[in-house]
Amino acid sequence: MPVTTIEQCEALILPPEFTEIRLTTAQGPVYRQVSTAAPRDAVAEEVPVIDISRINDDLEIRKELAREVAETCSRYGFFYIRNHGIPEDKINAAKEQAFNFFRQPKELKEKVSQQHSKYSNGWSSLRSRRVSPTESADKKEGFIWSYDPEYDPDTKDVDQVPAPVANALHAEKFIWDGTSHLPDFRDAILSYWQECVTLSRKLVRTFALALDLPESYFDDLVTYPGSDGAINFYPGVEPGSNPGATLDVGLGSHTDLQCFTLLWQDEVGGLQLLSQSGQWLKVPPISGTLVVNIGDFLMRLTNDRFISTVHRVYNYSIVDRLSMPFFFGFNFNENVEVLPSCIDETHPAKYEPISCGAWCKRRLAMVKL
Ligand SMILES: O=C(O)CCC(=O)C(=O)O
Ligand SMILES: [Fe+2]
Repeated sequence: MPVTTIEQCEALILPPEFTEIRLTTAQGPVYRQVSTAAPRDAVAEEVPVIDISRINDDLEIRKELAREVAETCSRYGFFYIRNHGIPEDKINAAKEQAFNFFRQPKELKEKVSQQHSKYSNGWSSLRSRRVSPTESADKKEGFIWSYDPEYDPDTKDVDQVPAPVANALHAEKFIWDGTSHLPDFRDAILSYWQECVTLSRKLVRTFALALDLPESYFDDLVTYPGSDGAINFYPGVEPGSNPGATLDVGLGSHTDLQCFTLLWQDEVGGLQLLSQSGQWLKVPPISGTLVVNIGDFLMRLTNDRFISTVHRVYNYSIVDRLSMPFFFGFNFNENVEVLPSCIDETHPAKYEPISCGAWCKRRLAMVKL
């Protein structure tokens, strides 16, 4: 066919505009072709805003909400939730304390370094981690903590935690002891975290409906749920510098591990998701919302019906960026098989049963390879 348009000429003379990235997954490395074009904004059909005030409404209305969730989860598994019920003042208090923590001298943060942890709880310093092996080290500081029944908003007698549950817990106290010089840090951070646990226990019921299961289907699996909280600090670029091709990634391309993530992000922006065709789409902050995205464990349980989408963060701004993700999963000790509503004669289960704890362990072991 003769070349007649500028686009066709360019297609012949320009180098391919795709590059390959390697992702770490629990199943081993996965390779994806990604566009080198500048990311564009995601449109509402791709990452919708869903009003979840209906979560407390009648069953028929809850089912309608679940249908909207199901639809978006089989596309990108990324959506915003509005009217999520977490009070603004709790978010602001946690945000303020997070900044207080990160803006301390290094020596103080080192007291709670991840290097003292058995399970990656605590502080990770700038560029100490590289989530994506084919991208730069992460230009990010983080602080992460695990589910602890002592702080469960659904009060628990910590002496009565069943042994199989207790053996699978990853909570460590040194991160709170080592931050006790910041008087309001622990309370503000955990109070936000408790809101996330409560909201997730409600949302998991919407997910059950969305998967054509009884609403209470997952209730017994979230009594001591995987509930890792984190705060992420992405320093801004130097004023006057050219944030060009050499800009370090804030958090390299990855998928989340557990069932779903609730992400609060400040107004700076920088989150991007990878579309099926390999384009980066910006997921900009929308005031009053949280971002929800599906993780690998839920994708597996749904026989790949709900999608765990690759995402990354770049902070192109001169302003520091803060985000607070919360990673929700099932009780770490509980073996879970592919959901009955996601299999039939022509679509048998693709995966063996596994517990959320074993799944996370498998993935973390891959990082060290
Ligand atoms: O900071 C963000 O916006 C995203 C964080 C994230 O993807 C993660 O911590 O897994
Ligand atoms: Fe993530």
